[in-house]
Amino acid sequence: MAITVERDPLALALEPPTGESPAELWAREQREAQARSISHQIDDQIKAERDALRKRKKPIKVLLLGQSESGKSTTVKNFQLAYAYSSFLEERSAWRAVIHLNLIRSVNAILDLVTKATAPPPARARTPSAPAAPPPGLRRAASLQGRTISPPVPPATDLELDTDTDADLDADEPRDAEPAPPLTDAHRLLLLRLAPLRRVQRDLEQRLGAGSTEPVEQYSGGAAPWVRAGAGRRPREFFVTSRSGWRSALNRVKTSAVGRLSMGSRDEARVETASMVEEKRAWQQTVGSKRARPTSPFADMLDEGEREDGDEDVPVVESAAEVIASCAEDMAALWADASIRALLKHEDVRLEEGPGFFLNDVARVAARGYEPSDDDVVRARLRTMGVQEYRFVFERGGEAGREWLIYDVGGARSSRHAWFPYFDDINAIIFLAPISCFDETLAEDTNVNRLQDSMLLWKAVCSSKLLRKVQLILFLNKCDLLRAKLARGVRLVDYVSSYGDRPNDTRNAAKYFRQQFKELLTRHSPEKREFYSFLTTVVDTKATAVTVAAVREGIQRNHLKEAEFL
Ligand SMILES: Nc1nc2c(ncn2[C@@H]2O[C@H](COP(=O)(O)OP(=O)(O)OP(=O)(O)O)[C@@H](O)[C@H]2O)c(=O)[nH]1
Ligand SMILES: [Mg+2]
Repeated sequence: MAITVERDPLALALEPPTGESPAELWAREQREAQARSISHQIDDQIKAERDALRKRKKPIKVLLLGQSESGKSTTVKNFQLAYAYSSFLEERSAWRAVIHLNLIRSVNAILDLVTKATAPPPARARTPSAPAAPPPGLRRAASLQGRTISPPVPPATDLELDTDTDADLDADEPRDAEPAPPLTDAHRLLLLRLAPLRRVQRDLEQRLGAGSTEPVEQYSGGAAPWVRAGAGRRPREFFVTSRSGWRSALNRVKTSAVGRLSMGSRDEARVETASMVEEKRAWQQTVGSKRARPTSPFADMLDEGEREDGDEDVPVVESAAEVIASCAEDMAALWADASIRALLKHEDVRLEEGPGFFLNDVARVAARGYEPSDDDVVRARLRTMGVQEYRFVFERGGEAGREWLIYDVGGARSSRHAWFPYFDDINAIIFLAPISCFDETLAEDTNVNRLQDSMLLWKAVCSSKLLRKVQLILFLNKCDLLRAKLARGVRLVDYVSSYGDRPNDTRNAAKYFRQQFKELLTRHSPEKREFYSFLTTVVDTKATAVTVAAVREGIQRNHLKEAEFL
């Protein structure tokens, strides 16, 4: 019996009809080609939607950049206040030690001046000033770790920033010719009574780690170490300025190999040009490609496992608080004393314009049982070491559930090498430029004008090919200090000659700075991009809440737009 093999029904169905005329064949092929094209279109659309969804679900990553003391960490605190208040509250008490340290550093800075002023003339000639206790408010020259009181401030030149060279030093400004105010035995007595605060300062600095002191060493690297010109120099991997930060700093070095810089990982749609690759290669040759592990601002303080003397740490903070409380009245007397104020004026020291100034609140801050307020925490100064990551999940609004990662970096020149690996995968940069600092120099390089450093840094960020798609948002910060400075007669034109004969007021100065930063962005961005800028005083939490909300919305909108575009 013959076996019949049934034919595949699918093949049968797809078989061209028998007896098809050439015209029918042509029409059928047309139909099939059209169907295939529609099918591909649908596939592409599904893929695009999937990509867009993935992109929408990806956390939004924001990098805060700017020189040291520009207000980056203070901006993060504003984000926390607005969107993560419970985590802000969790940390609030821990800031007490930082605030105490900020307070007594101001006091010790005054004591240094009094010691100098009351020393017998021959000793004064040798100026054996106390080694520690850098007065954080000697503002004519940024933060004053280990610096002379009135160093010459290089001008910001004409803000002609085509080269990364340091400005020439001006001749020192003439010091107030008036004699120093007389100090009496009562002041010497205050010196004696407040002497225990020196020890407390050392203990707290040791306890809080490297971030609690400002850089003492001079650093001669450029403004933006990732730029090719700087690639030949080898920046230090980590810098430790405190006496006790070694162990935790070494541990951080050990654990820093997290998150490799991967080419093209930001998103597939982005093409890496030769110069971008070169930008990365220059960087990798210089410092390697590793991201430092993001840490908490209290990494030194809270990481008990890393410390040999962990058990003693709480008593150190508590006994410091006790000594501070017992010195409260004398500190208040010192700060209220007319001769002391006159001495500060004579020495051109403005503690109140410096970071972490709490002397006006001494009675409250030094009292037993003191608990920091939100504002205290915002004004407290703790230098950022390495890179700190903050996670926010927004609960309200159309973007509820969206995760944000905000990276806060250390801004000193010696820390900037840690920034670059974060350039690879971010949506926006908030760049902080303190515009009150046109007459100050960097703590880490007293030959460099702070305004000029900010502009060089901004220019480098704007020029980066890797960052060409990243949304840049500029905060022209410390407007309150700019206002105070101009109001007391400091003339902007003396430091920025291109300011010319414009009125020496905040409105015109801010407008001028905005224009200069905008020009740098327009001139140096690899692609056309919008200029977003805000005039800010980030210690003013009420005003900053409005700015932060606008920034959040802007970044979100941009992110969604990009997702749609995909
Ligand atoms: N008066 C005033 N002080 C400000 C302003 N912004 C920041 N500060 C203070 O300046 C100090 C430095 O601010 P931070 O936020 O720590 O600066 P940073 O940019 O994080 O500095 P690094 O961590 O060293 O890179 C803090 O004591 C702040 O309270 C401002 O707009 N006005
Ligand atoms: Mg910081």
